[in-house]
Amino acid sequence: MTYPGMDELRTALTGWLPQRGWFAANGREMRDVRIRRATELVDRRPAGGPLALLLVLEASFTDGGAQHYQVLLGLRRTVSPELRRAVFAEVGGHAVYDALADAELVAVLLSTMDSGRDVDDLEFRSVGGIPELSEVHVRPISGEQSNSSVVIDERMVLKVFRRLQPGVNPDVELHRALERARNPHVPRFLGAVHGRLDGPPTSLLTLQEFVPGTTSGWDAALRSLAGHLAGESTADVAESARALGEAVAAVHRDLAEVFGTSSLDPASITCELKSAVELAVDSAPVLAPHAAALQELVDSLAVGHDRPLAQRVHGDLHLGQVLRSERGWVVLDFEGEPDRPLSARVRHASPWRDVAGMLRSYDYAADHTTASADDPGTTAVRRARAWAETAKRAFLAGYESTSGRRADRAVLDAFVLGKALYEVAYDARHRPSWTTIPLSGVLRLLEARHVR
Ligand SMILES: Nc1ncnc2c1ncn2[C@@H]1O[C@H](COP(=O)(O)OP(=O)(O)O)[C@@H](O)[C@H]1O
Ligand SMILES: O=P(O)(O)O[C@H]1O[C@H](CO)[C@@H](O[C@H]2O[C@H](CO)[C@@H](O)[C@H](O)[C@H]2O)[C@H](O)[C@H]1O
Repeated sequence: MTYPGMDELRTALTGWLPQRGWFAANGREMRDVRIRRATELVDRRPAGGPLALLLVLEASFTDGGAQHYQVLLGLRRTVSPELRRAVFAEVGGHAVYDALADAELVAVLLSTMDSGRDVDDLEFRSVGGIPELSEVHVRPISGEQSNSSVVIDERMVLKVFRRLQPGVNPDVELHRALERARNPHVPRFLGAVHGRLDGPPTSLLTLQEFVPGTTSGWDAALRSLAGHLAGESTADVAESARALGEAVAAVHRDLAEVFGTSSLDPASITCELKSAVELAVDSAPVLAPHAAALQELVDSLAVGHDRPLAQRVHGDLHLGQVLRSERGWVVLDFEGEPDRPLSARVRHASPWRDVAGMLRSYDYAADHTTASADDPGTTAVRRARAWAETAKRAFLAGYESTSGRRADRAVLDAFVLGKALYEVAYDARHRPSWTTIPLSGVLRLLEARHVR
């Protein structure tokens, strides 16, 4: 390797890593950071030109566990004032920064993908060729994402998977399959990069079409809610939620066709719910007085003897994962719930899990909008609840009509409760001030049980 100061670099990364928004070990005490692999990506650089390094870091924790993270670095002797903002260390006479900030290095990644070359054991591949660009312009996609994405020339999105688990990421696997099926509800899939981590090919980067002029389902929901609280009708959300239900059903149809279907052991749903109760109660002690009632609720939801249908699903469907565009709804990010192990995320699951994710998301949006209202009897809260009920009904109707499947109420209720419990644990870990939002959802489900 021609870059200097690996030890110095490791030290700099040890301080930098835990401050990243995508670092998924908040609250755990880090023991050490090791560089597990380092690949130089620019092979014929002019003297003094930039270097790009793809690193896999292993963060180990005092509790004995470890996690792997991908870091793409740029190194330059001199940096432009713009790039200077991204610099977080000076090592061996080089400024070190996140390579995604450097358009020249992003262009190198694209051309390597386009060439279909291997660099060491990294496989750079594209599907159908990458659009030619005269000048690469890169802007980051901001937000609280688990990975890092940049928009390239308003035409493509390059995503760097941050936390790595050995294996092909379902975001790549499912997106590629939906592309082959010509599904209209996903952005065009343009390519991916895989490397080896403890054996199997492991997804590192993915490239897709940038869908222009979109509004996220979450932003659209908040806007619609604001309008409804100000007195507008719920006709807009009914129409758009129905179309979203139809789109999700079309995605499920193609996934079932490509990956096949199987059936679920109904006991596994109950078992998963019981663990979700425990995890939620551990994460949010305010739930402790309700633990017994929640376990009772789980038992009462005990799903019948039929073996529910299972197939590959999105796995973490919510309003933040869908975009409203000129060509209708587009579904993103097939990675599944980021905190679950990859082995669990690639298993067949009930399609009603995705449906439940979206039903919860309409409730989540309504509760978010009225989070500061203490009294559930206020007009705002009542209107927000009515909005959520309209949206959920329309979404379910759209899903059922396109899929030709009818919801089994017990199965659906079980997944809705499971998702709300998951959200309590997720928010407690990642954004504690939001935990009250899913908590009110869980408490409402408990209350509904009592009045039935
Ligand atoms: N192909 C795309 N076209 C337009 N916007 C996109 C596209 N892909 C991602 N985005 C935007 O980036 C955000 C994050 O993308 P996502 O795939 O959900 O990342 P993460 O895995 O980090 O959660 C999305 O919510 C959306 O606003
Ligand atoms: O988008 P990610 O894959 O990172 O999903 C995780 O984070 C989401 C929050 O960003 C979280 O979603 C929850 O909050 C959303 C509003 O911010 C809401 O639309 C969802 O319904 C709610 O579940 C998601 O659960 C988590 O896995």
